[in-house]
Amino acid sequence: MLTSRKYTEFDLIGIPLRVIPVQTVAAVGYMLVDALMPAYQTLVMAYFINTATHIVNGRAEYSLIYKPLALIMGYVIVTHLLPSLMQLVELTGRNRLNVRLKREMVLKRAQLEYQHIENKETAELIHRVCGDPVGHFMGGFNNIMSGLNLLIGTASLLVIVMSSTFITGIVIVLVAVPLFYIAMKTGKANYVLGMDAQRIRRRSADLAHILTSRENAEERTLFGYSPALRDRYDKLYDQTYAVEKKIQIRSFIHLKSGSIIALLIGIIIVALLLPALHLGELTIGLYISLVTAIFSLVQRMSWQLAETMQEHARMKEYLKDFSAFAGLSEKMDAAALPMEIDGFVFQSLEFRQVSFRYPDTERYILNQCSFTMVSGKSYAIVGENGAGKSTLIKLLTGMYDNYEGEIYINNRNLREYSYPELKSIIAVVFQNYARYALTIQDNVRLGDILRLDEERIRHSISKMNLSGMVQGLEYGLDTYVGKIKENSLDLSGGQWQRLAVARLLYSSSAIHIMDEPTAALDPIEESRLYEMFSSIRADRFTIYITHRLGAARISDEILVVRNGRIAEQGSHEQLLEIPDGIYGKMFASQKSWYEAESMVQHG
Ligand SMILES: Nc1ncnc2c1ncn2[C@@H]1O[C@H](COP(=O)(O)OP(=O)(O)OP(=O)(O)O)[C@@H](O)[C@H]1O
Repeated sequence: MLTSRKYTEFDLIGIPLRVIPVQTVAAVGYMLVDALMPAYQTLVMAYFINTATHIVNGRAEYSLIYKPLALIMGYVIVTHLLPSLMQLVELTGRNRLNVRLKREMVLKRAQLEYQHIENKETAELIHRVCGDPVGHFMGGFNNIMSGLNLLIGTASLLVIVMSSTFITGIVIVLVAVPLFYIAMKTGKANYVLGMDAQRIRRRSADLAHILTSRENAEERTLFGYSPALRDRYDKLYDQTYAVEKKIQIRSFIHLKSGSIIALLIGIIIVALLLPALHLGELTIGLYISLVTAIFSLVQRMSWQLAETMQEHARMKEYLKDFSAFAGLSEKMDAAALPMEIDGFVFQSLEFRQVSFRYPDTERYILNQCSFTMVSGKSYAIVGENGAGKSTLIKLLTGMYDNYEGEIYINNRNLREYSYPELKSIIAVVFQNYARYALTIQDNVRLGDILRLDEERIRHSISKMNLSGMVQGLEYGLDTYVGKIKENSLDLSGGQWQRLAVARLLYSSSAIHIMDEPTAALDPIEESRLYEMFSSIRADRFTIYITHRLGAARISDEILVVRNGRIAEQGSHEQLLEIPDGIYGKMFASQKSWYEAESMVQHG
């Protein structure tokens, strides 16, 4: 259903028709019946009034009133029963459409190229489009239906007027055209203002989140920033209020002026129809019911047209966004499971003259970057903030492939590896590793989704020194972690990090990468982690990205990233020997920091 193409208003009907055909046909049928109701009511009322007049004048039998009465009853039943019935039908349809649209959109999101997730504009686009797709599609569909309803309702009344007095029909059309134009303009203008209000509202919602969320509670108390932010929040709130007030005043003026125009049109029509009544072209019954129907129709037009046009403008914007979302480039097999590869043994990894800049940016983050890593050794990549360390990993894991130069794993070009292959070869704990609000077991298990091995899960947990914590829990490994569930366990930063590393241990990938794996760990836990990784070095190739040079020190080789390339490479001792070397300086500054710290501690 979700293909890369331009989506138009036709899709607002086409997509529901395909996904929920019964409900869609029922809604169209109901719209037609409802649209013809004013004309039906007019004719039936005319019939009733004329019959009643004849009876009163003694020109007809009493029994003749039953037929028009029955027809009026029919009208009342239909107009009262059908809407409630349709609400039920819409509800079932909405649920099915929701499930289908969400499923398609989740799939699309999973297949997107990684750059769209990181890019601010596309990330916002995704957020806008995926927020409430069914609300937009159903809203758009209903809006088309109510527009058509108004159009058919008006046309059918005009047919009745014109069949008696043609000229009056023409005059009504002429008067309705400018009214339609004004409504269209007001609708669009309101939409633009509404967008402004929405932008401001989003900013104030972000601030409200900072001011109220659980995760910011500690810093909020410590830094005491609430009053300052509250001022900003209040200002934004005032701005939103001002824009919304403007919209309301505008709508009010429009509504009132629309009602006055409607009243004038009504009076004109009454006047225009009088000669026809006088000449006998119109019966008194038809005259009265026509005037009533036209009054209510013009009245309805005066507010509904503007609303319909406003919704239409909103829908067009959404469809533009939706088309852009559907057209976002996908990565082949992005959503595929890791491939089962038997017997892959890591031998070497090589970056050869790799240059890279992020899409739509000018600056090269990696610039002719070359290095080689071989099995049997452990490596640390160090460098200042923003040097490009994490970027190296993004290229290696296939998240970006628009780089220049070549990358080889086991002397095979990275571009020849399929994405599922790479997923199975490389496992990463990212700097901003995920904190899954799932059970402890599931948090670990996600590291190797192809296999469920409880014994290995327990082993990984114990390697990360989490067994003690698990044993003390009522539900053990099945305990939920995070803040979402009422009885779930809220972990500390270090415990979360250890859980993320346990996930990595559980994975059976041959290459393990840890981006700042110890940032949240205490020194004892940190050195224990490195010891543990040294002991499993034989069957796993491990790369650490770290700022803690104490940790880099225990790696066999250290690569120092600067200006987009490897500025120094060698063992800790070799790098310290480089006169005026970058690593040497970094280590010296950290060493003195450690020394200062230990002096303070020892008094
Ligand atoms: N998606 C992106 N789009 C544009 N620029 C980006 C993107 N991601 C990162 N950058 C930029 O690339 C540069 C390198 O970032 P990277 O995360 O690789 O650095 P790092 O060495 O890992 O830094 P740190 O030690 O702070 O984690 C930074 O200047 C960053 O602003």
